[in-house]
Amino acid sequence: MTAPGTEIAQLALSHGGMAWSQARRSAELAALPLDPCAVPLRRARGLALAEPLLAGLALPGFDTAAMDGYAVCGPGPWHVIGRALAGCSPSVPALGPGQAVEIATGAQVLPGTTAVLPYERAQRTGASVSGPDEPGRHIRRRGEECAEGREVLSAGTLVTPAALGLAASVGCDTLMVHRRPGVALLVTGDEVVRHGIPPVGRVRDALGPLLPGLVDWLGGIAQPPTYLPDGRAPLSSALARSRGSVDVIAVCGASSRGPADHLRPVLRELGAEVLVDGVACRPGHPQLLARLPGGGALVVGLPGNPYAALAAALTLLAPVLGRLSGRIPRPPEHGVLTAPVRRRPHETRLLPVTVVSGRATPVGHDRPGLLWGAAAADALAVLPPTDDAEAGRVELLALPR
Ligand SMILES: Nc1nc2c(c(=O)[nH]1)N[C@H]1C(S)=C(S)[C@@H](COP(=O)(O)OP(=O)(O)OC[C@H]3O[C@@H](n4cnc5c(N)ncnc54)[C@H](O)[C@@H]3O)O[C@H]1N2
Ligand code: MOO
Repeated sequence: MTAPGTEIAQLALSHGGMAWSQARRSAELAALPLDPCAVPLRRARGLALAEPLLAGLALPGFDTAAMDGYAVCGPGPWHVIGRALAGCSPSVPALGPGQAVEIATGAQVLPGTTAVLPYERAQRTGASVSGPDEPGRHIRRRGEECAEGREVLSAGTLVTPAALGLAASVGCDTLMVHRRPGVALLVTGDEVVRHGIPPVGRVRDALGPLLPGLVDWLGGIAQPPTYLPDGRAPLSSALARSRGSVDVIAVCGASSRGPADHLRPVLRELGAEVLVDGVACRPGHPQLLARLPGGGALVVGLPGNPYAALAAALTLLAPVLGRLSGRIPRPPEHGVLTAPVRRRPHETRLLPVTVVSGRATPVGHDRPGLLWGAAAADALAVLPPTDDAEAGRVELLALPR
């Protein structure tokens, strides 16, 4: 595992911020997976396994019937001597040649059973049953699907509902997982209004509603947003307050170079190490990543413009939270743009697209202050810098549904 910071130092800064792909890599390297802890299955969904999941028992755990019908011994016809139901002791201990019991799917097959004959293929007359003789048919043998001790999921796998069911099937009550990184959300700006129609000169907060769900989807757990007026002192004390209680602090707004944009000066005052100072992408170029002193929390600076903030969160916050929460990074997804799109000569463009069968169609409405396009999109297409308008294959960043 690379120590945080070592490779970052080798990553070059380009004019107008770090290249987009380097910025993502830097964000990934800035974090290490949080310590493992054991949690009960009911609380493990959405967390990443900190160690491989091993089968605590063979599957199936005993020789069992795969169909409802008759457990038979040898060639027919057979004399029906009893019943075997799932979870119950059978009414006879074993089968001898020419004998059968009625059996339910999931019941343990008796010693001597050579096949299970489904009802649909059986002819029953009184206590006699006949049908095809198919040795081994419809018996699931102990361990044939999974041997005891076998690794069924690797470390880093996201615990999905199916993974929880699998864990229970192999006898687990708790899982070793990485805890979710805690994220403080600091929403800055005197102009930001939290309810209703804002008066002229003010703007309705879009990021307080957007970020908790995004953080959850990215593997973190967000604290309720804290709203801060513009000014160095409120931001500085909010960062100082949050640093001990969370792993990541996302600051919304104040990321640019204006008179009310205090994030960079405050981080300097606090002695933070700036790891990414602007990214060569549109929207979202003023974003930043820093580490508070003393191995403290990571700070992700998101632009105030809401679509720019979303694009920045997928650029820097996503890899940070993915790494802290111990998730295995997924290989990038790709799609083919349905029409040529104008690119930018020195900056990666992040464009909202709908994706159908791998075909990516721009949805428009993608100005930095507007979330309309992103809200209608399935993904953001990543368009690397070039002078031309191009169609073709592009990387896609999925958006949370
Ligand atoms: N001289 C320069 N000015 C700006 C540059 C630049 O490079 N040089 N970059 C522009 C870009 S690009 C962006 S993005 C913004 C980033 O600004 P800040 O992060 O400092 O954010 P603010 O100035 O506070 O706000 C920008 C914009 O977004 C609105 N806003 C802020 N917070 C929210 C919120 N929670 N919900 C909805 N809307 C919000 C705010 O009212 C502004 O309209 O800087 C450019 N300027
Ligand atoms: O790049 Mo800004 O982040 O476009 O709005």
